[in-house]
Amino acid sequence: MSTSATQPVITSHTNMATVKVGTRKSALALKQADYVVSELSKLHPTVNFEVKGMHSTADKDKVTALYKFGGKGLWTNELEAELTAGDLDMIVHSLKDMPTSLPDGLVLACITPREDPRDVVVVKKSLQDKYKTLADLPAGAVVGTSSVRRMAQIRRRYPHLQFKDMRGNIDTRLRKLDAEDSEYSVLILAAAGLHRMNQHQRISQYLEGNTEGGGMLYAVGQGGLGIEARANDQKTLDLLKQLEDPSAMLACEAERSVMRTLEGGCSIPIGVETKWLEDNKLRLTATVVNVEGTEAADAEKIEEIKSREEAVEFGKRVAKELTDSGAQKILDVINEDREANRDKAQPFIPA
Ligand SMILES: NCc1[nH]cc(CCC(=O)O)c1CC(=O)O
Repeated sequence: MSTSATQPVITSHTNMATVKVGTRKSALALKQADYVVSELSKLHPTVNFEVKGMHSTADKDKVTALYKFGGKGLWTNELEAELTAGDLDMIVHSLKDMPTSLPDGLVLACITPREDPRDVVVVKKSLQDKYKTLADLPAGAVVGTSSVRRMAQIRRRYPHLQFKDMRGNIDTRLRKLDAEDSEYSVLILAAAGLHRMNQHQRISQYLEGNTEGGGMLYAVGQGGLGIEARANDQKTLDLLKQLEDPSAMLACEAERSVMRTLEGGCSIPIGVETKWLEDNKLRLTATVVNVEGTEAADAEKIEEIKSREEAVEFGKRVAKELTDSGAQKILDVINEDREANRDKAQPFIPA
């Protein structure tokens, strides 16, 4: 076909080479990247996007307990090296797996609309008629989770339950739960992952701040997607700008600020819950619990939040309230344990 005068005007993005989108190689990560690419393609129909899945440190080592890696960059290091080198143009992350401080030259360019941020209970298939909620479980029932945040918060409210590490992708975890000889009664997972993987029907209880017993708060950024790009790559930053969800961004920036201020990685037991009230007021509830579930610090604040800067300052004030009510002591103990285990990659055996 020959070119004619009636062809659309070529915009600057039309000249862009293929935009390379990196992500982890799990089914969930690839699904999330596909979602981002399909939304970006609607906004920028002439741009060509290509998804590249990569295995992360945590994907390769499924033995070492997550919290013993020290948290920082666990899911993101190798992808970030490629982004910095220009082999990728953006990375789609589960926001909760993104460290709160990024390497020099990289930025959190966009937070997309957030999925349900809550944790949920999934009951082993053969026990579904017997148990629906955590309160239904008998003493000694085994809860599968490898998240110290989930374990600590549940221990605090349900001290009669037992915990056992559970790693792997969502499908693997569900398979291990349901296996005839499995010792698990339930799993705790993020609603977001199950929703995205079309496994809604497995959810038997949503956990939140006012769940019976209270205080079941989610991970910072849970349910959100964070897109990382190079700070000096204005073209990509412009592409991403239209995809941002301002209310999700402000809530998540406030949550991330609490975590950053407490200097915790993604694997320390900070739970949060954010809710938008009337008149741009954001309520942020946060908790830090020790691994045994015997000590906790709680905080809650409501403030009017209209900008990223205000969200960050708000998060710092909530962190201060946590520290004032005993969070630092709890975090110090966890950090000492991590220090002591720095060179020992050992399986996680819950106390
Ligand atoms: N830690 C692993 C992880 N990272 C992101 C999700 C999915 C939930 C989300 O997008 O926040 C999960 C699984 C889970 O916690 O159940």
